[in-house]
Order: sequence, then structure tokens, then C-alpha cells
Amino acid sequence: MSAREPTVLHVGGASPYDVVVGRELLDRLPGVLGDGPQRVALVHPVGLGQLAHLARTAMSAYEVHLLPVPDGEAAKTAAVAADCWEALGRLGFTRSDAVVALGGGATTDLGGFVAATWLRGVRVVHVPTSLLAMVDAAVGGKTGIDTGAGKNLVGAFHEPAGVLCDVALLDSLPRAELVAGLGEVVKCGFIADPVILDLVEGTDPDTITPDSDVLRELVERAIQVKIDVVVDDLKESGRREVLNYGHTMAHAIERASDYQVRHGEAVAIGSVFVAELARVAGVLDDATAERHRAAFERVGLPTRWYGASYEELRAAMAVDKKARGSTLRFVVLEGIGVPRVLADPPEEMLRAAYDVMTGGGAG
Ligand SMILES: NC(=O)c1ccc[n+]([C@@H]2O[C@H](COP(=O)([O-])OP(=O)(O)OC[C@H]3O[C@@H](n4cnc5c(N)ncnc54)[C@H](O)[C@@H]3O)[C@@H](O)[C@H]2O)c1
Ligand SMILES: O=C(O)C(=O)C[C@@H](O)[C@H](O)[C@H](O)COP(=O)(O)O
Ligand SMILES: [Zn+2]
Repeated sequence: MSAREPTVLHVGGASPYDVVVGRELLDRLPGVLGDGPQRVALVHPVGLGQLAHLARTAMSAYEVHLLPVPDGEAAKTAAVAADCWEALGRLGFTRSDAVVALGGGATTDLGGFVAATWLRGVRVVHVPTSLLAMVDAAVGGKTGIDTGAGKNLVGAFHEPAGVLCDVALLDSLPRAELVAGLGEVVKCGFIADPVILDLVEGTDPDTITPDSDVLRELVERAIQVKIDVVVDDLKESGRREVLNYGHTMAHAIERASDYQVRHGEAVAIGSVFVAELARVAGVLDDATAERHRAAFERVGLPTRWYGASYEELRAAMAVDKKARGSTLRFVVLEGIGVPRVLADPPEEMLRAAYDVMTGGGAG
């Protein structure tokens, strides 16, 4: 059980802000919002109404308007964004006002996008309530929504004014959602911080609970991995692509499953897929490819998926934002913490990795 002081992780750059990690942090909201805003639009999933009311109480100095949106991925649509814009219009929301996005990554992506687009950009503060949103979605300024053409294809870079990661809020998070968040944490272990892998491999997964010291360390380490990358390459002109490890296949799986596969689960499957692709391409050794499967499975994540044909997933991968023209580009690893891009891998290699992913291959 952690009774530690909050940890403040600073994100530098042109619009610097802090990511605070700790417990019982809602009272810090006014400090992050400052005395500029009069009105606050509190975007939250309908299912988290009680938490939203707690946050509202903490912001009693402001005129707070609740904007409930659908739970989960269903919030990331043009229609829901348009409803939010209409609500801000009715409120007479000005550039001196602020959005607070409280919820999982779907809510922070939507709330961030609404803030990025309203009046071409108003202040947003994120209060992530899922593990995945704390370690990834709320940090780094990527916002967006899904369309029929694919996941996250419409969006904007819009950095928050602050992020409050109150791990006490994870107490109500269903276990399957916590485990999904570990997918992005383990990803960070492979791309940049092997201590994360040591922690995961050396810990009984049932003891990774919201009040545990190990969860706190995993959260802080994963956030630091993300910060180190985004301060160097906010708009993904190069290095930031590493954070997309496993995501080319992950996003294809999410879309093909009609978003029934959780993002963090898809990241686990997609990371094992791309490790296999790298192994088949002669880039990654057998043992490190196998370590991928073992690490994700250890925390309870899936590493195989049988739900769509190769052709369907191949077509969905074509809209990946890392693609250039008709050339697919995958982030692969040469070793732990040693990323590179594998462009235009031969079709037979992609099929071989797909066969392993579906259990049809030798892996
Ligand atoms: N912008 C980025 O950099 C970035 C990074 C990673 C992921 N994402 C996006 O984040 C989304 C996934 O985020 P997610 O895994 O948090 O999913 P999510 O937002 O769909 O949340 C999962 C479910 O948990 C519920 N929930 C959240 N917090 C809760 C709590 N404290 N108690 C009870 N229930 C709670 C939500 O209402 C939802 O039903 C995806 O859309 C993904 O694309 C964005
Ligand atoms: O922050 C990033 O950059 C990432 O790629 C982090 C990913 O975990 C995240 O899922 C992100 O939303 C994916 O971005 P996209 O550009 O592929 O839509
Ligand atoms: Zn992700």
C-alpha cells in the first residue's frame, strides 16, 4: 500500500505541463485550471457520473457544466463531438474557458479533440480514470475520433494544461480494463524501459492492484517513457512512431472486431504480431520474440486473435498513419529498446506473422 507523496513528472517543450501521479488528487484541479477560466465543461462518460460530481465539487470556484458522453469507444465519433460543440455553443464558451476530460482514453481523446477544435483551441485538463489513459492517452497531446474509414483518422495534436493521474480512481475500474492498460505498460517495457519487463516478470500479476507500490512504479515508468519521446517529437515526424509499436495490427483488429477487442488487448496481440514479423524478417532474435508473448500473457492479455481474414486486416492496416502511399511501415525492434522501421515487408512475411497470430503457424 502506497502512502507516498504525489510524483510530479514534467513535460517540457513549447507548451509545458505537469503530469501528477498520486492519490486523492481532485482537489488539485483548481490549481491546474488557474484563475483564467470562468466556465468549465466537464466531459465524462455517462457511467462515471459519480466521479464527475466529485470533480465538480472540487471545482466549486468555477461555473461547471457536465457534458456526459457515451461510455468507451462509442464516444469517439463525429456525432458525439458535434453534440459537444453544440453544448459549448449554447454555453457561450469562450477562449478563456476550459474543458476537463474525466474518463478513460476514449473520453480524453474525445474531450481533447473537442478542446482542440472549439474556437481553434481552448485549454484542456485531463483526469484519466483508467490505467491506459493514465499511462498513455492523457499524456502527449494526441486527440481524435474514429470514422468509418478507420480508427483515430480524424484528430489534432493539442497538449493539455495538466494531467492528474489519481490512482485511487482505479479502485472502481473493472479488472479486465486494468489488465488492458498493462498492454501499453508492457509495450513501454519493450520499446524503452526493460525494468518494466523485469517488474512484470518478477511480480505475481494478482498483486498488481491500484493501491500497490508496483502499480505506482509501472505507471510512473510508462509515463516517463512517453514523456521522453513526446518532448523530442511532439508531432510524430520520426521518433514518436516508436509509441505506435504494435499499433498497425492493433488498430486493424479493433476496427475488424467493431471495437469489441479492447485497445490494450489489441496492442498486446499487435505487439506479438510485429515481434513475429521482425523475427521472420531476421531483425529480432527468437528469444526476444518469445519474451513478448510471455510478458503479455503473464499479465493476463491475449496474444492471438482469430476474428478476421488476412485480407481484411491487410486492408485495414493500409490506413495506418505511418504508411506512406501504398507502403506499409512497421515499427519493429532489433532488441529491447532498439527500435527501427521495417518498410514494405514482403507479403509472405506478413502472412507468416498472421498465421502465428491466429494459431495457424509454427510459433
Ligand atoms: N491519445 C493517445 O495518445 C492515446 C493513447 C493510447 C490510447 N488511446 C485511446 O484510448 C482509448 C482506450 O482507452 P481505455 O482503455 O481507457 O478505454 P475506455 O476509455 O473505453 O475505457 C474503458 C471502460 O472503462 C470505463 N472506466 C474508465 N475509468 C473507470 C473507472 N475509474 N471506474 C469504472 N469504469 C471506468 C469506461 O467508462 C469504459 O467503459 C482508445 O480509444 C485508444 O485509441 C489514445
Ligand atoms: O502517443 C502516441 O504517439 C502513440 O502512438 C500512443 C498509442 O498508444 C496510442 O494508441 C495512439 O492513440 C495511437 O495513435 P495513432 O496516431 O496511431 O492514431
Ligand atoms: Zn495505444
